[in-house]
Formats: sequence, C-alpha cells, structure tokens
Amino acid sequence: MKAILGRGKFPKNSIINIGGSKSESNRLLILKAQFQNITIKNLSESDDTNVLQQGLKTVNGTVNVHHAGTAMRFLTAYFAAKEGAEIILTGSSRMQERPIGVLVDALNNLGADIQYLQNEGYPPLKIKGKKLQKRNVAVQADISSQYISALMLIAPMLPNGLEITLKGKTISKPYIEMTLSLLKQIGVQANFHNNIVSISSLDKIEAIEIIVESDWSAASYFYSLVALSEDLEITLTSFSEDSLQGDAALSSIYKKLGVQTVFNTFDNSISLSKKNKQLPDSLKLNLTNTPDLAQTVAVTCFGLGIACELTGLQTLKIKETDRLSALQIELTKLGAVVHIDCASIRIRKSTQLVPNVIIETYQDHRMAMAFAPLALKTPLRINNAGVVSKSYPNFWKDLKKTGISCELLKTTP
Ligand SMILES: O=C(O)C1=C[C@@H](OP(=O)(O)O)[C@@H](O)[C@H](O)C1
Ligand SMILES: C=C(OP(=O)(O)O)C(=O)O
Repeated sequence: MKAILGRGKFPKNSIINIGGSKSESNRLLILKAQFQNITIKNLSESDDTNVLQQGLKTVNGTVNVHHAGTAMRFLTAYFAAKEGAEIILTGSSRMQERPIGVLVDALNNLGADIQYLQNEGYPPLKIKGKKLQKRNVAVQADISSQYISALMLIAPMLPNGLEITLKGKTISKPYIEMTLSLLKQIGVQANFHNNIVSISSLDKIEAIEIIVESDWSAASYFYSLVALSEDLEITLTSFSEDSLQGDAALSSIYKKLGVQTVFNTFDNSISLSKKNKQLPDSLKLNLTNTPDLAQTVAVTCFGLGIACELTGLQTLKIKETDRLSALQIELTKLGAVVHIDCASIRIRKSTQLVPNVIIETYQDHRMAMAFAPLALKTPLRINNAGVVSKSYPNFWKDLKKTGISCELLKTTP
C-alpha cells in the first residue's frame, strides 16, 4: 500500500484517540499471564501487542512474533521460566538479525534451556521451560533495555525472585523504570538502585484494574505536525503529565520547537498548539532515554529548516531497520545534507524541500509515520504505508482527521 499525502482542509481542532501504549500493554500481558486477576483497559491494538497475546496462548509449538522486539524478548524469558513449555520462537527475517544473545546468556546462566536454531546470538530459538532457581545474574545494559525488562517481568514467578546487576552504560532507562513501576503497581516488591535491580518472588496479588495510558511515541507524529504547521491545534486523549513512558519528554522537547502542551486534568487529554514562532537556529539533543523519538525529531527539524544534532543513538541500528542510515537516505532525497556516525545524526540547516519525493519505509513503522507530517510542507508519497500497524494501525485514519489529505493506494506485489 502506498500513501499519497498533501495538504487538505484543516479543522480548527481535531481530537484523536491514539490508543494504549504498546510498551505498557506488552508488559501488562506478561504480568497477566502470571496473575490472572489483572484487568487491562485501553490495551494497544498494535500488531506487536496482538502477536504477544497470541504467543502467550501457546504451550507447545511455534510462535512467530514477526517484527515485534518486545514480544521476542519478553516471550523468550517467559517461556524459559514456564515449566512444561516447549516452544520454537521465531520472527521476521529482520528479527533474525536483531541480537538476543545477552538475554539468552542471562537466562541460561539462571538455569534455562534455550538453544539457537540457526545463528548463535539470534532468533529463532528453541526453548524448554524450566524452574529457574538461581537469584543473581549480571547483564550488559548498553545494547537493549528490553533484555532487562524481560528478566524483570518474569522475576515474580521465579522461586527466589531475581537480582540483576546492570553492566556498562544503561540505555533506554525509562523503559526499565516503566517495568519497575508496573511491577510495584500490582504489588510486587521491586527496586532499582545504582546498577542493581532486585525483585521478589510473589504467588498471588490482589485483583487490580490498570488503564493503559495512550502511546507517547505515537503522539510524537502529532507534535511534529503542530510544529510544522502555522496554527494547527490537536487534542490527544488518555494522556497524563504523570506518565510511565519516557517519551512523555516530548512536551519539553517540542516546547523548544514552538509547540505548547496543555495537560487537561479534567478529562486526561493533552492539547497541542503552536505558540512560539521564534525558533532556534539549531537543536542539540541526547536521546539515549528516548530512542523512538529520533526519527520524528530529525524530520521536524529538517522541515522547520533548523539544524540539528541528535546523539546517544547507538541502538538505532538494531531496531526495525538501521534507522540512522534509513534517515540519511530518505532525508537526502528531500534535499537535506545529513551526516551520520554510529551513534548520532547531524542535519544541516536547509531551506529547500524537494517536492513529490517517494519515501521508502524499510519495514519500519516509524519511518512512515515520522515522514508523514512533512506533507504540510510539500506533497509526498510513502511506500509500504501498511507498516504503521506494527504500533499504530489507525495512523492514516487519524492523520486525515488533522486535515492532511491522504490517499491510500493498493499496490500489486
Ligand atoms: O521496552 C520497551 O517497550 C521498548 C524499549 C526500547 O528498546 P531498547 O531498549 O532496545 O532501546 C524502545 O526502543 C522500544 O520501542 C520499546
Ligand atoms: C524499536 C521499536 O520496537 P521493538 O524494538 O519492540 O521492535 C519501536 O517501536 O520503535
């Protein structure tokens, strides 16, 4: 499917319900598999959440998580600790290039039985579930925080709980804190101090209902739209100032780009509007804590003609695609001058924007969604637009509500 985008008719204010955070949803599903008396409201409708939910129904057989990193990592730990499970866990060809050795080593050190079926360090995996008796494990924390969250999420089901020592510089730390908060919220004793995470074992919890907050990473595309507009106003429902998601940092990041966020406590929504039209010449940010915002911020800065330097991005090359290189190729087509190295991207201040460019998405939902707001500045096309369903199946429908014209064309394979 191809998306043909341009300017349409802009309503005064559009109200959008993005849907539940996929990160919170996928953690809560793993916890619910251990404690049935958790009721989850506003669960994400993303592909990544659906594959995890389906996977959890399997005890014996093959589970394919496609492109879902959290599902791959969380299910590896879950099945490894689930006595009686015999699972082949696999994913898309890209998933088979995304490393998982750090997590598999940690679990095998705890007594698990996980084997590689093809390349050492990568899915597919053969997992035989066992009782994991050991309590202590050390894990490299500078590759993906998902390995640590995966271990934390199964800790309550281990007879002795778990103490995880984080080695190296911890990246994507807010995601570890999100896992910790959710564990505490359901009544598990958990703490994270210096570089040690410790979590107690627990058999039962009190019944609890948890409402998943909407997805802040997905909100970034609407921040970008408002920033690139003259006067768009957009209201996003089910958000709060007191968020578990690190990407809530958007409100302060986009303040620098002229977007004001009002937190409406009466109905838990946020209203975005363009306030400051005096923009800086350049923006420099370290995104170690918020890697999923990199593509959005890079594209917004380019569209606004602001030079930008984004650092702390060493993990981007092992995500859905090598995101730094994908950004460089696509922004260059639009007329940008882009420099990348292994952990950063620099984009020169630019005044030209080439029209009618066809953006490739590299099987990465965030490539499609991050480039879409540029339609406010120039007509463009986005190839393989269906990729958005990985995290945000209604993205194109919601984008239209803001006034962007969006024609979706089926393409023959
Ligand atoms: O735990 C999570 O829900 C996530 C953690 C981050 O991954 P890394 O820890 O690999 O950076 C983030 O990029 C991903 O979209 C979701
Ligand atoms: C990196 C992402 O997801 P995952 O690692 O869970 O596939 C993402 O959604 O941007």
